[in-house]
Amino acid sequence: MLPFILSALACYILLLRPLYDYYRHFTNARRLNCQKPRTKATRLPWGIDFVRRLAKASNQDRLCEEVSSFFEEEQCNTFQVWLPQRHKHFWTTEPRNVQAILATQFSQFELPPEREGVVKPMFGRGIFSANGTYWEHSRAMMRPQFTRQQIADLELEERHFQEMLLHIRPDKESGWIDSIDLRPLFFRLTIDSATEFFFGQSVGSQIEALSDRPLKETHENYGWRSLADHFDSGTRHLGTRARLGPLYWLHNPSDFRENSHQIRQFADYFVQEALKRTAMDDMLEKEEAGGGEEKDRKYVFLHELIKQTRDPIELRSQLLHMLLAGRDTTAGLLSWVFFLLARHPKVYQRLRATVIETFGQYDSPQDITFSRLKACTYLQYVMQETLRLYPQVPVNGRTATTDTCLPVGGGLNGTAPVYIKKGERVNYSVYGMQRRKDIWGPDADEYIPDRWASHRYGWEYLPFNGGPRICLGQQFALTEAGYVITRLVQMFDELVAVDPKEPVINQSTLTSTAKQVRVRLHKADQVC
Ligand code: HEM
Repeated sequence: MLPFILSALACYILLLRPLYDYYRHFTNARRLNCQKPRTKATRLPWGIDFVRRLAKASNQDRLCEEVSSFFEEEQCNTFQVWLPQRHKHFWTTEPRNVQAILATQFSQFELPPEREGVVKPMFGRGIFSANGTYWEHSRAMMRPQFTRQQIADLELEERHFQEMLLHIRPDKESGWIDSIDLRPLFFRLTIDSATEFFFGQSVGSQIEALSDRPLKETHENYGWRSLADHFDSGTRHLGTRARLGPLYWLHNPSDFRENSHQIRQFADYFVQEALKRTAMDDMLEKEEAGGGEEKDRKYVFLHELIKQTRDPIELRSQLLHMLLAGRDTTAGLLSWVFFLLARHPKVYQRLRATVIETFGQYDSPQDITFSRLKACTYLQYVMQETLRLYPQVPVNGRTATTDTCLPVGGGLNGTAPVYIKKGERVNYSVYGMQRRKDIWGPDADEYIPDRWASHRYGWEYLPFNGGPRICLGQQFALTEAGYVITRLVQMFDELVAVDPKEPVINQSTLTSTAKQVRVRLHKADQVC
């Protein structure tokens, strides 16, 4: 009897089940009028050469360009490729497909399951990697923290901007700085401001990086060292883990473990401090029988979050996810803005004229506020155009949670729907979509902020993602970046690339940034 049952089971698993699945998918696809998209031919079995090309390009900081070249080779905007274990991946630059997976068919797609495993050792479980009800819970908890009032603290920005200026020292006679790489300065500025905003205490990386200053006075009871370096090294390792896909666990070197430990220790310290403070407040409030007045304290994200949960692990993880989502992205935007402005002197001069007219000279700034930055049209165009050419999340993906279809990409001319089976992956290249010549015109690869005067964008422009998982920090990022751009542009009347012919290197870890931003700067005469 047993042999019979075993052979029946084997027959079902090996033959009947695949046949039944094949039939089910075939009829589903026909019912939905789906057709196959182009298939990327691979030379080696299981798409090994395709995966190898991606890995090589990623190691050489050419990932975005390589992905775009796949679309060019196939001469289409959606294709499929067979990968190991007969897994099929779809790639698309179709706005309608991206809109479907992020918005109109939101419930049928989710973040690739491995994302949680990739970031967990360093950041724990939080909004940036969660799916389903835990994501809904996280989003509901975070969203109220992004009101205009809370993200518009420009005093905080000015303090960190001033600390950044300690590294920018023009020659007293000529007013010139002959060569400076702005990129590390922006990365330090954004970790300093983000840690202050989220935890109430900046890691002080600009001061720590000054060779002629004593090490930063750290918090009275806890002295951290090189937190920004741990964060940078850790996110580089996360990039490597992310590129390994489901095999992310293979990359877990000891320095990554140390980076994770240091970052978690930093967060734990401030979470514990905040919990103690809240417990003390509760006690005082009881003693005063509810008659105590609300204390006038500066806004700290962590202190607000405590009103919603007092679980120290959840607080730590959610805050670190915020740091992950918000720090490198904003620094990347600033880096690309100055990389591009240094190669487009006319744009720089026009931006400077606009900034001076709107916000005055560096020494006597007038009313730089959240709403006035937002209303400064040319400044917004400059940022929008930068985000179009160099989005910080250039390639992204979702996994189907059910059998479904994409609206377009199938058939010979790519207009038919495409059938997607549960578990299959759809990757979308925002970088490629935002440079499509049939959408943006023949000058799509050029940096022309003025194109925004006449362009109203839809799903073809997606630097902050869209749908229910749209970036929570969009306004926060644009305010911070807009402020820093304004202050630098007020201060320097000339900005030139050290080597205008230097090739563009788009470095990707978890996010994308210019590998370096080597510029010459001239301090404006009016600035003391
Ligand atoms: C130029 C700066 C920024 C860019 C280009 C950017 C872009 C993005 C993108 C593309 C996503 C979607 C990721 C995905 O679903 O796979 C995202 C999500 C997110 N971003 Fe941003 N971001 C920026 C700054 C920030 C800042 C400053 C914060 C916080 C202060 C932030 C918080 C978040 C959060 C919490 C999510 C997850 C939202 C969710 O899944 O519900 N971002 N961002």
